[in-house]
Amino acid sequence: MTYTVKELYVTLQGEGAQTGRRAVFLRFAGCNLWTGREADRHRAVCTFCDTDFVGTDGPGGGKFDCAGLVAAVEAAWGPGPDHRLVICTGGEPLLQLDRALIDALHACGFAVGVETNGTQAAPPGLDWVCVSPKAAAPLALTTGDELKLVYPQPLAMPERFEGLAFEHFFLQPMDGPAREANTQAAIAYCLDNPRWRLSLQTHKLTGLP
Ligand SMILES: C[S@@+](CC[C@H](N)C(=O)[O-])C[C@H]1O[C@@H](n2cnc3c(N)ncnc32)[C@H](O)[C@@H]1O
Ligand SMILES: Nc1nc2[nH]cc(C(=O)O)c2c(=O)[nH]1
Ligand code: SF4
Ligand SMILES: [Mg+2]
Repeated sequence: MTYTVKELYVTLQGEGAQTGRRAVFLRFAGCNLWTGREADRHRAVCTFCDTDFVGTDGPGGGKFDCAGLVAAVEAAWGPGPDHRLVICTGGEPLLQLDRALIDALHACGFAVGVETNGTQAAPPGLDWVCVSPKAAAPLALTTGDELKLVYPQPLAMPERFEGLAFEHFFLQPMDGPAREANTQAAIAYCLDNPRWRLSLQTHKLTGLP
């Protein structure tokens, strides 16, 4: 299997229940809900994406086989053996992440997390699953560690998801021209509905990648 990677770097997890934790971010290229081209955004299934996931031209990006990708993740993390964490994102990581890569990362001491739109089944062995449903896309993955809903999406309001089998439920204000209003709306929802917690994209506040 050849993995197509947009970028690969160390940062702190900016979102959700693991916010602040050191991690290698492994951003796979490509997504099933948008081509990534601005010209196609208006007709995409997911229209609010904040990420460039096209190609392999980011820092640490490229085409890798399994051993090469694990070596790149290890080199990015550095020598310390403890608390190793790699977060697979994209684009849509579950279009590429497979059991062989998860097993090989585990063998090097990494816990493996994923940020997914939930349209694909997850391979076995993941240590942390964050599902972020998109209004116009059928949800295939209805269990996991955290459900992180970008808010507001009029056709995907929180009530639709709170019965699912997740440990944590987060609202993340939709970034874009209405970010401030969306943040206030998410705060108001969490104040009224204590099942839900606020997830701010803290890397955008601090300038981390
Ligand atoms: C770029 S996506 C990649 C992973 C996967 N495709 C997904 O959608 O979950 C990473 C995270 O950023 C969130 N996200 C994307 N665009 C956003 C925006 N404009 N505002 C807030 N969160 C956003 C996604 O919902 C997801 O939780
Ligand atoms: N620091 C940081 N934390 C993140 N958490 C989820 C991200 C993503 O794009 O999937 C992300 C990201 O892009 N940067
Ligand atoms: S599903 Fe994720 S990567 Fe794909 S367009 Fe939406 S936010 Fe971006
Ligand atoms: Mg991001």
